[in-house]
Formats: sequence, structure tokens, C-alpha cells
Amino acid sequence: MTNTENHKKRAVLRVRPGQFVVTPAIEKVAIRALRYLTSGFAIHLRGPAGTGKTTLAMHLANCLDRPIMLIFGDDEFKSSDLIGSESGYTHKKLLDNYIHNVLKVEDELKQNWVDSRLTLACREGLTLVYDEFNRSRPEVNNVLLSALEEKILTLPPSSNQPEYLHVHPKFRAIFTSNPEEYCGVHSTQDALMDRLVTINMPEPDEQTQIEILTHKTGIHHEYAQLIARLVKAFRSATGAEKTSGLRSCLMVAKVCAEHDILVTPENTDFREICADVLFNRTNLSASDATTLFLELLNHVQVKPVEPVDDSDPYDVAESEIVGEAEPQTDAIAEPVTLDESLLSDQPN
Ligand SMILES: Nc1ncnc2c1ncn2[C@@H]1O[C@H](COP(=O)(O)OP(=O)(O)OP(=O)(O)O)[C@@H](O)[C@H]1O
Repeated sequence: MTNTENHKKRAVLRVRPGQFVVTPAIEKVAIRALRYLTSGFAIHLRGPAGTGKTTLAMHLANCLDRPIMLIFGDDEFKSSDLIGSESGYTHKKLLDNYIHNVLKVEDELKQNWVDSRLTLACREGLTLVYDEFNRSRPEVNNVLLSALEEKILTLPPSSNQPEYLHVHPKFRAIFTSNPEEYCGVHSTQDALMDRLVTINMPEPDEQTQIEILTHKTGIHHEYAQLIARLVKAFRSATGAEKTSGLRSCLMVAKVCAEHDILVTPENTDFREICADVLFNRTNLSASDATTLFLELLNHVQVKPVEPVDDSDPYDVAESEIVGEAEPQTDAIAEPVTLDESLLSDQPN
């Protein structure tokens, strides 16, 4: 089997339809980012944890209409994890005894080269999503410098392939990163940053958070609003700006929606869920956090709940928003095999 045939058996990702929520704020960032990508530049989405960087990166990659290669930054990465390495041997032995008193032996041992994800993406013109790239050590990411600027990827000497790979014109790269003060994150090298267009992703606005909550959990709009406001108020009061509150909101909303828990300040079950999700994300003692939380519960303002029909609000929202044919899953993408149809020249 040739190298190219081997590549066609590799897995890439395809974004699941209907998982991405678009609000005016998200659309604005997406349009900006797509402008750079379609002009051939790599982009970098930077922001605190849980602001939706990976989700947006996958959505942008999906808009480019090419198969997606996803890499997660890792402190243990070596360059070979990005570009590839020799893996295994092909052993060929030929015994030629055509003339009965002559035995000719040919013995050949060849190492097999296997592309890693970056090389495959550069070779086939895929869209690379390098999530949290600054969790990898900066020197490991050096291989990206020439791929992004000179459009040449340098490979180690090998008997099976040329040392220079011309990057496919449709190759695009989307990077995401957390701020440098995060634990386990390395400083980013200036040379790489100079090749990227960086877009800062702050905490999503309230409208975006509410839309995401209703879409992903099927929770009623007003309940989503109460959760978003309560989480925001609690986080601002405890100075937890290092991360976004969106994940906490999603946790509370999902549990309430799936267990039919009424989202009201008076409901003890709801209060307990909020406490479980929120309190351990602060440095406050349990009693201080409880006092603060109860105080905030009395002050959080929500739009008055409009009358809904008698049926369970969660059922109504779920069928309206998620759509009946859609499988309920949190995954934004699914693996598919890289084949010719995925690589055909589609318009970008
Ligand atoms: N536009 C969106 N549509 C649907 N879900 C979203 C959207 N934005 C964010 N989410 C959801 O919010 C959660 C956090 O998003 P995501 O994982 O993309 O954040 P992140 O910034 O990449 O976080 P981290 O830095 O920790 O990796 C996820 O559950 C994701 O599905």
C-alpha cells in the first residue's frame, strides 16, 4: 500500500450539524476570523477557559469545507508527534534458487514513515485545529514556523520520502490558547505569534450564554436567564474572572432540565445544584460562599416568566430547539475516514 493510500485510511473530524449556536456577537467574531482564514492566514483564538474558543474553532474549520484535523497541545509532545516518525519495518527477503547449485539471497529492511497530523494536514490541505497549542513546549511548535510562512514543512531525512513537503494551498490552521498565567501553559514564542492573527475571546455576553443554554439543554429561556445572571453575579462577587462562567451555567442548566428541577430562587434542589457547581470554584469558605449566594439570590433580577402552556416547559423547548432528528450528544465533531470525496475540490 502506498503512502497516499495509507493516508486515505486516516481518521479526520466532521462537525456535527446543529450543534453550534450563532448569536450576533458570535457571528461578528466568526466573520472576522473567516476573512483572515480565506485570505490564507492562520488565526489564533485566545481567552480564558470556557469562553467557546474550541467550539468556534471547529465551527470555523467546518465553514472552510475541508476535513478537520484536531490536535490538543501537550507538554509531553515531541516534534515527531506533530510531523511524524519512522514506525515499524518492512522486511523483504528474496531467495533465488533458479539455478539449482546457485542460491541468491536479497535481504531488504526498510523503515516505514508515518505522517503525524500536522504533516497529513499540510500534505492533503486539511484544516488544522491546534487546541491549546501553548500547552506544548514552544520549541516543539517551531516546525510550524516555515509551514505557515514559507509554506514548506521540513521532515527528517528518511529513505521513503523527500525532506521538504510543499504545503497544500488549502491548508489552514486555527490555534486556540489560554492566557499564559494558567497552570500548565507555556509562553508563546514571538515568531509564531507574529505569523498568526490573534482574536481575543472574552466571556460570552448574556444573550449568547442564554441561547447556548437553551439550545444545548432545552431549558426554558427565563430559567436560562436566571442561571446566567446568578452565576455571573456570584463569580463577580468572588473575583473568579480567570475562567468563564459558561461551563458552570451549562452544568446547572443540564441537571435542572434533565431532572425537571424548577429553576427558582426558592427551590432547595436548585440552590443545592448551584452550590455544588459554584462553591468549589472559589476560595471562600463554605459558610461565606453560602451567605453570599443567598444574598445574591434575593437580588438577581429576571424578566417575568411569560405564561407557558400547561405541558412541561423542558419538553417544549427541547423539541423546538434541538430538533427531533438530532441525536442528543455534547460532542461537536465525529471521526470519519479521510477519503477522496472529502478531499475533492470544494469551494471554500
Ligand atoms: N457557540 C456555541 N454553540 C454551542 N455551544 C457552545 C458555543 N460556545 C461554547 N459552547 C459550549 O460551551 C462550553 C465551553 O466551550 P469550549 O469548550 O469551546 O470553550 P473553550 O474556550 O475552548 O474552553 P477551554 O479553554 O477550557 O478549552 C462547551 O460545552 C461548548 O459546547
